[in-house]
Amino acid sequence: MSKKFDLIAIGRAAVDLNAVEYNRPLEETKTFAKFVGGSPANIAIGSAKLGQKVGFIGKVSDDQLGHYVTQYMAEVGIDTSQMVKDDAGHKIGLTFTEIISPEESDILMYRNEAADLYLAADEVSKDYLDQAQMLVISGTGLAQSPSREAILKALLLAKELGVEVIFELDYRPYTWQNAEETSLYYQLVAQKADVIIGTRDEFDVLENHQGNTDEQTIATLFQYDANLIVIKSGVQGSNAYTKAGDKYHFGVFKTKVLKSFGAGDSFAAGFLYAYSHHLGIETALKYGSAAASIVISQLSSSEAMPNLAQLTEFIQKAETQGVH
Ligand SMILES: Nc1ncnc2c1ncn2[C@@H]1O[C@H](COP(=O)(O)OP(=O)(O)O)[C@@H](O)[C@H]1O
Ligand SMILES: O=C(O)C[C@@H](O)[C@H](O)C(=O)COP(=O)(O)O
Repeated sequence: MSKKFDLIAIGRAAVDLNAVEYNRPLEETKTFAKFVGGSPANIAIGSAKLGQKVGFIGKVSDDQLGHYVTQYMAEVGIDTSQMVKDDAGHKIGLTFTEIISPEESDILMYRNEAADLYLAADEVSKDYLDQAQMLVISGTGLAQSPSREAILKALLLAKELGVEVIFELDYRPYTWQNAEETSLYYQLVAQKADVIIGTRDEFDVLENHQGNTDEQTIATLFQYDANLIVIKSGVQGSNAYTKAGDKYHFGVFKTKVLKSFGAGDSFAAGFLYAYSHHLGIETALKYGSAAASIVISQLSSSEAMPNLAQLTEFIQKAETQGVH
């Protein structure tokens, strides 16, 4: 029976302030454009734009920026009924971006006491999660309590309810205390997740070890609940591994890169669209790569997310021209 939501994402919804002036360091950037940001919010927005039915569980500031984020997410079709306003004055997270060159872009996050980290376990509803096909957990929400407990509660409820758990590693160093703690919580969730998506570097963080091959990583993680593991390697593309032993690879769609951030979130949205519509793993990697290619050629990570027609047209055109 089809559920109300194809996916519910949990974690941070925040604000990106993206440098409008390119090819210069942040010190010399004067003008910024405001967009909704936060990895799980970006994935939710990308998914909604592709036509998925999406819900979001999170906490935002009770001020103009919090209202802006909630309103934007509602406008793209996301159910925002479980986006709680922080009543203790915590402010929404901010991310400034710096575009030094297409090869070199960076982000600077302001996340001290960010509202999303104050989502509490009693703000996660079992009835709400029961309406989802998939739960998308982003790793950064595990960095601090009470958001950590809220996400662990959502994870346990999803397991109990038979909701498929997607773990997007989304590692951001800023709010974590040390490597041991990060690895511990990442492993805890990875052992229960059905699908794990991350970059090679993020899997190194999960393992608290550098230098493992993908084969070593999947051999360990497939001992637990995961059926599918996706390991992304930037311009080298992405690999997907199944518990049954299949391996899939997809390269990238070459594009005029404006900035590199936004690639991961758009990849996740494209991948999950194809995955949840049973289009096959190879197509899921292709949709992820195409969405990433579209987003990294534009300024934002959220507004730039393609709709389904744009995504499929992009793929068709790229395949006709042989640019991947
Ligand atoms: N320079 C690029 N050109 C085209 N596609 C890219 C490029 N960099 C990344 N991608 C696509 O985005 C995906 C995610 O990028 P990656 O950098 O690995 O993740 P993250 O943004 O999470 O660090 C890649 O698997 C690839 O499909
Ligand atoms: O996740 C954040 O809080 C910042 C994002 O909104 C920002 O756009 C970004 O860094 C996205 O990068 P990605 O995870 O590589 O897609």
